[in-house]
Amino acid sequence: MGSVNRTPQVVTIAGSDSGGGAGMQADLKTFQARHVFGMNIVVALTAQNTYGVQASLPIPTYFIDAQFQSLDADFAIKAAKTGMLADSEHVEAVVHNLQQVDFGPLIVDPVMVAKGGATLLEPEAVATIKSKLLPLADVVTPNLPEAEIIVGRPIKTNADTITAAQTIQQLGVKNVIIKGGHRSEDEQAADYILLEDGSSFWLSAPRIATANTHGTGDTFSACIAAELAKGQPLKSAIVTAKAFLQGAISQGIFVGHGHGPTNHWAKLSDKVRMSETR
Ligand SMILES: Nc1ncnc2c1ncn2[C@@H]1O[C@H](COP(=O)(O)OP(=O)(O)O)[C@@H](O)[C@H]1O
Ligand SMILES: Cc1ncc(COP(=O)(O)OP(=O)(O)O)c(N)n1
Repeated sequence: MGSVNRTPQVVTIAGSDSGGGAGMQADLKTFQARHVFGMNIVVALTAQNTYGVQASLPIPTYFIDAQFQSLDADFAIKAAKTGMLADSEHVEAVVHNLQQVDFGPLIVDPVMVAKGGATLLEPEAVATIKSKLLPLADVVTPNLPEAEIIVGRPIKTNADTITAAQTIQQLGVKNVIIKGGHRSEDEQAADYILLEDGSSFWLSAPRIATANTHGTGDTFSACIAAELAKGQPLKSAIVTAKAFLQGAISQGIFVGHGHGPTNHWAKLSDKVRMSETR
């Protein structure tokens, strides 16, 4: 059945957001919007809405194994991303399974704490992510607080961001993107990208004044995975992801009563700028 596997196929290995704005739901909506076939391996369930996370439940690890085996037995997966991984036991289970399969380039979004403050990764699991998951990853996409936890020091300036990206790359991950969404005092939402060949650049777009940023990190990393699965080079996949996200935030939809989600139907924004320095 030679024609069966021509559609780019991508998997998210992540937590479920019952509210549909973040987690694997944001990933799957992104995959659909970017015209790739999306699949999911559930690591944890959350009871969540735009107010925050009310409860979470990691699933038994034998069932993570079962999901990996089901997908590996049938699909030709061309890229994978991770999101909420809950705790060290679940990170270990995902690492073990990733070592058994070839799902293409791996994007690790090291999700730790939801914007509302709920823990999505037990602190003890950070060491497991650093030592076991990052060496398998092609790209890691920490936000600023996550990058600070990974490197173990504050990141206040652009110079701190650059040094932190270099420190993270030394953990064994090829390409590092430190997202600047949390630097709310900046007029631009600027992300720093350090590539495998040592080149680097900043990717900026005007910061949008909105409460609707639920799931931004998930959507960004999912879009990179989708574009890589379609065969785009990494640098252009990252630029497309930034343009997709800028569109998704700026052309907002309004559901729920708290921090709402972004709009995965939005058009790509033309407001993204690349520069060597800031
Ligand atoms: N208010 C905003 N306006 C424009 N871009 C934003 C805004 N908030 C976040 N971003 C962008 O969204 C992406 C995700 O970043 P961030 O929100 O920091 O991730 P996370 O959801 O993991 O905390 C980055 O490209 C960041 O620059
Ligand atoms: C199940 C689940 N996974 C990840 C997140 C985090 O989403 P993120 O885009 O990093 O930020 P917030 O949506 O929390 O603002 C989540 N909330 N739930």
